[in-house]
Amino acid sequence: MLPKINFTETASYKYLTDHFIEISEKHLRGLFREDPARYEKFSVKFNEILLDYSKNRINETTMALLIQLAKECGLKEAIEAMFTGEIINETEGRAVLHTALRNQWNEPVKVDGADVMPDVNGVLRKIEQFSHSVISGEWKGYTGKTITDIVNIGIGGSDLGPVMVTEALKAYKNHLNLHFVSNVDGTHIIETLKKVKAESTLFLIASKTFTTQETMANAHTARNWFLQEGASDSDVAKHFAALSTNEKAVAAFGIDTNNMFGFWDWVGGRYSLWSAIGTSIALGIGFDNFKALLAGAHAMDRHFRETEFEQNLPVIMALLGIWYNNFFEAESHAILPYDQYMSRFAAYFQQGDMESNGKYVDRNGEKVNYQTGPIIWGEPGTNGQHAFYQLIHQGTKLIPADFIAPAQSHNPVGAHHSLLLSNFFAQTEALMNGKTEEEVIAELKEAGKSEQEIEALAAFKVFEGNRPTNSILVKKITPETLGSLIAMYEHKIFVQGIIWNIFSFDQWGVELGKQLANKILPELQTKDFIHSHDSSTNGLINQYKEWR
Ligand SMILES: O=P(O)(O)OC[C@H]1O[C@H](O)[C@H](O)[C@@H](O)[C@@H]1O
Repeated sequence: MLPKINFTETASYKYLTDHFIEISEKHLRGLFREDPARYEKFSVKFNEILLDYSKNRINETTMALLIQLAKECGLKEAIEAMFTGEIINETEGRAVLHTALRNQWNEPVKVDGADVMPDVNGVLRKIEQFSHSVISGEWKGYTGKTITDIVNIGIGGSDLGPVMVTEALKAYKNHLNLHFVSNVDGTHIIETLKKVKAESTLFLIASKTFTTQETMANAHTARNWFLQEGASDSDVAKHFAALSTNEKAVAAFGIDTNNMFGFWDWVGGRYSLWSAIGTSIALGIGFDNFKALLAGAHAMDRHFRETEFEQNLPVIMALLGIWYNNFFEAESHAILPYDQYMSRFAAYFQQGDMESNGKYVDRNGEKVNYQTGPIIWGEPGTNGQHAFYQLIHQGTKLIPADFIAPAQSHNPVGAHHSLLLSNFFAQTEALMNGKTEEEVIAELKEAGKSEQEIEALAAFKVFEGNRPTNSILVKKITPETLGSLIAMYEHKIFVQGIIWNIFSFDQWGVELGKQLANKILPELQTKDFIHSHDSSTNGLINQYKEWR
């Protein structure tokens, strides 16, 4: 059982409330001036990942109090409860063990007294054999051709992880073309099918439950297309595999259960890329690289479980998030990778974070009286700079941001990487320091502007600064480093959920929309105008019926 403490009633929270008043009046520029050792104090290295959090609105007291808060909320015990397979997802009665999927040391992990590692390793071996066989060309399609294209059909956690990882590790890609179909909008599957040939395509139907409406609709359309292209029912086994926990539904769909890669109810959808859901990753970049991704995540798991909070990357990031969310009242958090391959990283953690911590009921079943999960968003730099950074620099909202960049590029062409990284360093410096009125006036004078022009322009050109950022500099985006980075964010989410006293591993909030869509679907299949809803929903449905 997890502790059920209201963190706003702890002693450290009260100290933090007073301390906040003191810190909120300080400028980062001043904090750096006062303490030249800030970087040494507020940066941590883990393998080839450096987290510099010195450009945050904190001092040593802030960190000490935040760590005290984590302790008062029972974080240490909660971490052990997760790693040792306790039923911490209480509303679904499940353990939370994505860490077992990458447990490369193989120490036993027990759920209800039984070690899950033999099953985990069994599925990994099956993925290894399958991916070798498809990549090497040993696996043949129904006309005897080798496989050239993989189409992963899944949504949410059965899509976003493999999409993000295969994009982030594109530099490791082999000859197989990967396609991902998620949206139930027919456009997604139709446009994908235009690019592939039935005889050389392998479909992976990725769904934990194997009941998700979007995925089932796309899977049926794919199978119908496959048969229309000239294949027969007996050929399906060579071209369809399932990644799921639901063997019965897989068999009912007509997929040979020999082609099923299983996982378990203790793997949350948004934490499942490490499981059989990662089969498309193993196919696209090879099993050894998939294994290296797991090893990187495992290394971060050990760091998270074993390191003092003061030096613990996920804990530090989580506590800083709480500082802005609950004291500075920041509503969102930006993730800004300076790496084109990481273009889906923020989208991935939109699900990871917002589906986990977007909750207003605490672990006691009471409505919370404080803010929980932030809005996560972001795009790769430098694109973001030319789009929304204006608001981060001069808007009225405080937007804490994580800047992520690799020191080494996979594509070191000309001066590109220096150009990219100069922006990475410049932006966090600019956000921190800003530009004072005196600096603006001096600049305008130097540019030869008149007193009048200076008077008219100066106010618009001032940057307040004092905008907090984390800089995450990694040596290179390798499978290991990416695995560690993803696990770092996963554990950050966990820590925040513990402190906010919410259940981070259920997602009841996605059910209502699904239920109503199921009710509306039959209403769309008749010609009659409907009156069963409110006037807005009726009006929209009836207009749709008129126009379709
Ligand atoms: O893998 P599936 O069972 O098809 O589920 C796919 C997705 O469905 C829902 O939207 C859940 O909220 C997600 O967490 C899940 O990843």
